[in-house]
Amino acid sequence: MAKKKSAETQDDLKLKVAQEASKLVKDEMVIGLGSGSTANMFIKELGKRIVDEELYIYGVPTSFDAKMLASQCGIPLVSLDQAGQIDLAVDGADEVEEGSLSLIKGGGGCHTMEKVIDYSAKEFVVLVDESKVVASLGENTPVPLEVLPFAYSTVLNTLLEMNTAPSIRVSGGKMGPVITDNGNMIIDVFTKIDEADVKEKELNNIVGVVENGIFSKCDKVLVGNDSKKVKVLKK
Ligand SMILES: O=C(CO)[C@H](O)[C@H](O)COP(=O)(O)O
Repeated sequence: MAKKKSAETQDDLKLKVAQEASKLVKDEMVIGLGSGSTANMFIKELGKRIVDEELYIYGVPTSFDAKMLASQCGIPLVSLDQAGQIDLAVDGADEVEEGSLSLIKGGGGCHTMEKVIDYSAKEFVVLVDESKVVASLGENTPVPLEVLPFAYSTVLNTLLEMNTAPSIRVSGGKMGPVITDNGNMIIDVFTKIDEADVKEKELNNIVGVVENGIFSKCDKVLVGNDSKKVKVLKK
């Protein structure tokens, strides 16, 4: 009797897409380095390629954590203003809508820097395991808003007027709110998302919101699942 194939863990699937994404990197490229556990695996794979193949590339990190890891992995870094054109940005996501390829990001509170870097890249590629792919965005995952601390109460009031139930993100360990790499707070909000680009603009229109975690555009999503080949979603 054929042996039943053992299911791959979520980390196996993340590693599979990270390895596949690292093959997209060519010599002399400037790469946007995403944040989160999946993007971390990509950064490590890229570090190995730099050593093995003597690749000459620069990374532009999307968070303090990405910067620290990339440095440890030997990836030369450059700031966004010095980078010029970013050739390829590779990042994770919390949810991907299968049809539109719109995303929710910001589980790690880094979505503002991620969006600036990911949107400015010539190509923006997203890495997820199959559990993140959904039919309809935002039903199970709240949208994070990065908010100026000074304005948190007015933003909360506006969100309540929009009939949502916002919550200030707190950290597990320390008392008080999570503070982003930019010194701001995060408010998470469940909200109905009919058209991602419309909702993305609507949430950014709230005075005091720096950026929200809806990404209405990306070029390609690599999905890790149990099959040998990584699934590629393109519009
Ligand atoms: O947007 C992000 C951080 O702000 C991450 O990319 C997102 O939360 C996915 O993380 P992970 O790969 O750990 O599941």
